[in-house]
Amino acid sequence: MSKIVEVVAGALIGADGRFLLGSRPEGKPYAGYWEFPGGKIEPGETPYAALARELHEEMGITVRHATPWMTKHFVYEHATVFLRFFRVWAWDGELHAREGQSFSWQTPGVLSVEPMLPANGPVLRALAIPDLVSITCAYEIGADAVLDALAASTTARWVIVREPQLDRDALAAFVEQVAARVHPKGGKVIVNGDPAWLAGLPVDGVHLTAARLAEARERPAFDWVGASVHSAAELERAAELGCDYALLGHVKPTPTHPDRAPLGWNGFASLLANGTPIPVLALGGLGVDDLLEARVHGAHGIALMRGAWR
Ligand SMILES: Nc1nc2c([nH]c(=O)n2[C@H]2C[C@H](O)[C@@H](COP(=O)(O)OP(=O)(O)OP(=O)(O)O)O2)c(=O)[nH]1
Ligand SMILES: [Mg+2]
Repeated sequence: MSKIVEVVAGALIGADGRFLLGSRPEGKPYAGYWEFPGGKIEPGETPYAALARELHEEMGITVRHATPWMTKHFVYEHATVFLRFFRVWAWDGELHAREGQSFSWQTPGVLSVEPMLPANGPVLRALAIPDLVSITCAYEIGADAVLDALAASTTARWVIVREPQLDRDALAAFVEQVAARVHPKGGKVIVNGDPAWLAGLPVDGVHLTAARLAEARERPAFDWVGASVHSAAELERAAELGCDYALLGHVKPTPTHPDRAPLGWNGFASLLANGTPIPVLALGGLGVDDLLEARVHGAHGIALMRGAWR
């Protein structure tokens, strides 16, 4: 087996939510392809230090806040690489193309430049997933509380419908009502349920419970597929199946799982210690205020259940 080249790369996230790509300079493999600025980790360097050094060398900026995000193992003709992607939230200095590269700010979900380095597909897809996702709990607070909150909301929300108490017809009716409030604002509706029940409904995706994930032989045919995971092995399975994201929890105590001990942030981060090829959202007993802490521990974002409707 050839040596694995360890690489770091950073997605700068602008205040407007756009992210930065750079073009690869002449003389390097895949010259002219678009990439996230970054490069090889030097011996003895931590990934974070390598990121800060590369972004300073290539673009003249000083990284102030960056958080670990996703990883990707990829075999190129020129090298086998292990990529660690970060999101860079704050930096000092203006962008300078110190290697003669071009820069382009891009809107998540609508790429306007090409070609992209082939390893980067999952990262581009992840950028389209918001860092706050809402999970319904009409069974606890009532359908009206959920539907009224969605009607009042002005943002494009991603909503996971999770109503295990509903039979097929009642679930279908509730999904229609959720979609009528979410879709006009550009949000997405993902249903935690039997994929076979969702045919013909206005849904953007399906969310698999850990049990359905274990049984699934192939990726269900929806635009977006997610899964709930509780271990590194389940996370690996979700990635293998081709899931777009995973929810990992529960991080803090939650009435949903009174019987099981929470992971805590350190437990959460330790399950991501070997990296994750799909974005992971933290779940369980969390509120909006937990987002920064979640990112520092490797989360793409957080999934809110009760916290989404307060
Ligand atoms: N920087 C970066 N590299 C990526 C991305 N995606 C991807 O597959 N790669 C691969 C391409 C290369 O094989 C490797 C990065 O190596 P590089 O040649 O850019 O490394 P470097 O900046 O340290 O350059 P050099 O000093 O060795 O010339 O990782 C990405 O988004 N950003
Ligand atoms: Mg580079």
